[in-house]
Amino acid sequence: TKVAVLISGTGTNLQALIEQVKRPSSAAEIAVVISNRPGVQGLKRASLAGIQTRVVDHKLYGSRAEFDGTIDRVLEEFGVELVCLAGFMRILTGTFVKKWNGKLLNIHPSLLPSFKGVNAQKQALQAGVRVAGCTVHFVAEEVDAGAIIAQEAVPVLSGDTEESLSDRIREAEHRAFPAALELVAGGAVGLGEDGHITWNLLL
Ligand SMILES: Nc1nc2ccc(CNc3ccc(C(=O)NCCCC(=O)O)cc3)cc2c(=O)[nH]1
Repeated sequence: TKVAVLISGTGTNLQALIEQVKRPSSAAEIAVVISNRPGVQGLKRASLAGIQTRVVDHKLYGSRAEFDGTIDRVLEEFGVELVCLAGFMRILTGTFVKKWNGKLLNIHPSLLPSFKGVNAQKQALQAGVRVAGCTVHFVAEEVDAGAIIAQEAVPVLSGDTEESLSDRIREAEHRAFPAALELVAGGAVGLGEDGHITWNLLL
């Protein structure tokens, strides 16, 4: 399965996906890495791994629709079948999400539906929860509300700061995202017509 990874920065989750698809058992290959910002470290990670990269700089587009349309053209150019958002920080339009419905995966640093939006780890600390974690979900038009594919929990430890908790959650992300990608790329998990997760238990 041909996969595109969309990034905006360092791409630590991209690195985890690069390592995963290298394994002989993987059902996926990364055809292209697309960044909405030039010169970010994630682009260097992709190049080092021999993966083609494209920059689609959102600042150069007059509208979200034109920006998303260019992303869509790059995905079609590379024959992409699945898209992973790995720290991609632009909200995607409904038109784009509808076209790629069931083929768009995102990793979020909380146990959704808790703590949606930005600074989820800080929200968890401020809420005083004792368990935090990450969620891989299909992207829906409503932000951080898509059907859940995989989650991994981590403990919140006494003395945790936003940084120490974020580091612990990030380690979980690097396990959960590759695992979720394999489930979807291998056809074990899909998005049903009703917007719920479907499992192909015969696999
Ligand atoms: N429609 C749809 N698109 C998304 C795009 C990215 C992400 C990744 N997680 C994200 C969640 C939130 C944001 C956010 O609020 N950023 C500040 C505003 C940036 C902007 O103006 O674009 C970005 C990415 C998730 C979604 C999603 O759940 N649904």
